[in-house]
Parts: sequence; C-alpha cells; structure tokens
Amino acid sequence: MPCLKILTNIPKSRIPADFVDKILPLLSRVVNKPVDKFLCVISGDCQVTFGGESTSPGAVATLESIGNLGPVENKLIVKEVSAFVERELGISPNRFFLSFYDLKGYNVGKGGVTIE
Ligand SMILES: O=C1C=C2C[C@@H](C(=O)O)NC2=CC1=O
Repeated sequence: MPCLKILTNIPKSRIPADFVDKILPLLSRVVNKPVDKFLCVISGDCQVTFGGESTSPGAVATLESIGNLGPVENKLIVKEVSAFVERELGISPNRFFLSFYDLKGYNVGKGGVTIE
C-alpha cells in the first residue's frame, strides 16, 4: 500500500487523534491512488534534530508507493503534505523533511505475497 511514515518530536498528546485518517484524502488526491489503499503512521515524542536544533517542532517522513511518484508529481506532493503538516502539527515546512521511494511491486509484500 502506498505508505506515509512520519517521525516527529511533537508530543504524542499534541498529535490530533484523527491525523492519520484526515491526511488520507489528500494523499489519495496527490498520489492519485484510492484512499483505501493507503497506510499512514505517525510517531511522536521522537528525538529529531535539524542541524543541531532539536527543540523546535520538526519531522522526518518517507512516502513509499508503487509508481505515481516522479520529478513533477513529487513537487505537488511535498507542497501539499508540508502544508497539511504545518496546519495540523505546527511544523514549519523548513523543518519537515520528506523522502520519496518509488517501489517495484516485487519489493512490496501484502497478504503474504509480493505485488507483481
Ligand atoms: O505501494 C503500493 C502497495 C500496494 C499494495 C497493493 C494493494 O494494496 O492492493 N497496491 C499497492 C499500491 C502501491 O502503490
């Protein structure tokens, strides 16, 4: 499943309870895959430093998908996801680092089989 994973130093208590569900329609739109295919996980209370500054809110994230990523697509994705993260968590886009992984189906397993 296309998967967004976020690690942040924001306390778990300040992450909205519906964060992972609320971001799915946005992900579905910008990655162009159905909502019910997405997986999102966020972990708070992590130690996160940006160049030695670890007290301000910050986050590091990865987005994995089989296709629908690329030089043009990623520009829109990072813009929209950063804006959402700023709105919901108060993390400045300057302190939100997102890496993209365009996976081959044979490198993804679900239901005990790989996606060929
Ligand atoms: O990364 C992806 C993983 C999967 C699994 C599969 C499914 O859930 O049916 N479809 C996927 C699409 C992806 O982009």
